[in-house]
Amino acid sequence: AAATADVVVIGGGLAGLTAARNLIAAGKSVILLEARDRAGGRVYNMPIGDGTTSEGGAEFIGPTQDRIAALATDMGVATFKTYNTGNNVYWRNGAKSTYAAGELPPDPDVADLFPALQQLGTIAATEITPGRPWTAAKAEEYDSQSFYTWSRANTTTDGARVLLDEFISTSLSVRSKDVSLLYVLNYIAAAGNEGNHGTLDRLINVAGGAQESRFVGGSALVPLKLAAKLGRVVKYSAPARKVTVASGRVTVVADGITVTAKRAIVAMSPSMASKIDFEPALPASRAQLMQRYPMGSVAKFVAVYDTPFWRADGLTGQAVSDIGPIDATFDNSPPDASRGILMGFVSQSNMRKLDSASSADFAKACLGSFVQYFGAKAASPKRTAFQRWDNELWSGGGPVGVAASGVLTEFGHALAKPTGLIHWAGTETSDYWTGYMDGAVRSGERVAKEIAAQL
Ligand SMILES: Cc1cc2nc3c(=O)[nH]c(=O)nc-3n(C[C@H](O)[C@H](O)[C@H](O)COP(=O)(O)OP(=O)(O)OC[C@H]3O[C@@H](n4cnc5c(N)ncnc54)[C@H](O)[C@@H]3O)c2cc1C
Repeated sequence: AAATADVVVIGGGLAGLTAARNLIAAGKSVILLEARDRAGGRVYNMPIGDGTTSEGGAEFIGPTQDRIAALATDMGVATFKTYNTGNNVYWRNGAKSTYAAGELPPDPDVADLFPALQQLGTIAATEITPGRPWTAAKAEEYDSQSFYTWSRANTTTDGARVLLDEFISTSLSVRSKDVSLLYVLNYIAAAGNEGNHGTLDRLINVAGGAQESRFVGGSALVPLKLAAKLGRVVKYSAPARKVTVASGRVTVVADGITVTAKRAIVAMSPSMASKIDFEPALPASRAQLMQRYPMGSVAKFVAVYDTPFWRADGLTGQAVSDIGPIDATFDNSPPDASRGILMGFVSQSNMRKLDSASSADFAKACLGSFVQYFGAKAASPKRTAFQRWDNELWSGGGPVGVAASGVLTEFGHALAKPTGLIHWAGTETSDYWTGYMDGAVRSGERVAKEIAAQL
């Protein structure tokens, strides 16, 4: 089929859906092409085998994430607080201890960690402009180091280093050597909004931070309801293969449909965008940026129990660990706690170790982590489920694209800059809450404004 519209949007995650919604509100005609047979992208309500779902991708929302909050309100999706009462589990060197939620883990080396965290927070707050880290006076210095080299130079103890690596693993699902210090500083600076500069606490905390709340019915209700409102604007199972710009028009060839429009929006991570053919070739800075922005490696695993038994044991359901396969956990039970659901992240090297594991072996290995952290009661769930994002053709990993040393200072400027008739969205392009649902929504709002001002 052939179709025309003012704007063709490629990608039906929160970024693309938001762009489509706002352009339609501005009186423009839109067609949105989505590769999958569902909307939401990295936001997904994963079936757990009993007719219900649990968040398989993005889940949490917190303070200053105003744009996803406003969208959820518009879609009639309510939030509730993440379960956060009691103690967290800390697994280190083969031993388990517990500590109060909101505190740092009880590692003897934690005294060495604290100044490093403070230093990160101070640099992010005073030297980094969110979304433009390459403009910092010391941008070259920060971008020439991986987070690993910085953390080794600024701590002396194993415990502090393990916890700094865990900070990177739980927030970005990469190893600390895979990511530039400048990228991490920007990630911290971006954990805020126009009126509140980002902070490390807001990034990593449950209470008062990005993990504070969840969505009733699962986060995916937000994109699913928005997609339903957009109706026939959204074409599913329509991966875009080729984008051609000629004679002042942009034509997108997708499976089953070809759309010609005045502008195109590519609303996905840079590395997914690099799978599309562009004709003529994109400007080199954009094309090479897309070669240099890999996704993290991540899966989410859940186990479903009759009750959240860990609550009765005085535990939050949160664990942090120096081993895998699961190195961080949360209580994913529904708001009425009618069942107990434990959720665990498999990240970075732990994913690679399980790359070729069968589904049964993957689940078995993950459940083993739960038993270590929460005891024998964790051994017999009613059911388990997982989502391996690295194996998803249209995500390629998660939660976000990251930049290694040298990338942001040379190519960062190309992240959000339009190239002719093609505009770029996706959480990776957002000034605030890049990497999060909020950043995706903000990026969709931004491109819609850019284009509405031109058409
Ligand atoms: C395990 C995990 C946990 C996370 N936890 C959180 C969290 O707790 N809180 C939070 O705020 N964020 C979290 N995130 C991040 C969040 O999911 C993303 O920041 C956000 O959803 C990105 O939205 P997007 O629209 O930018 O990109 P995506 O959601 O990736 O959307 C891109 C869309 O484009 C489609 N697509 C790709 N290629 C093509 C093509 N060629 N043609 C057509 N369509 C194409 C894809 O199918 C997808 O639907 C998490 C992510 C993961 C994976």
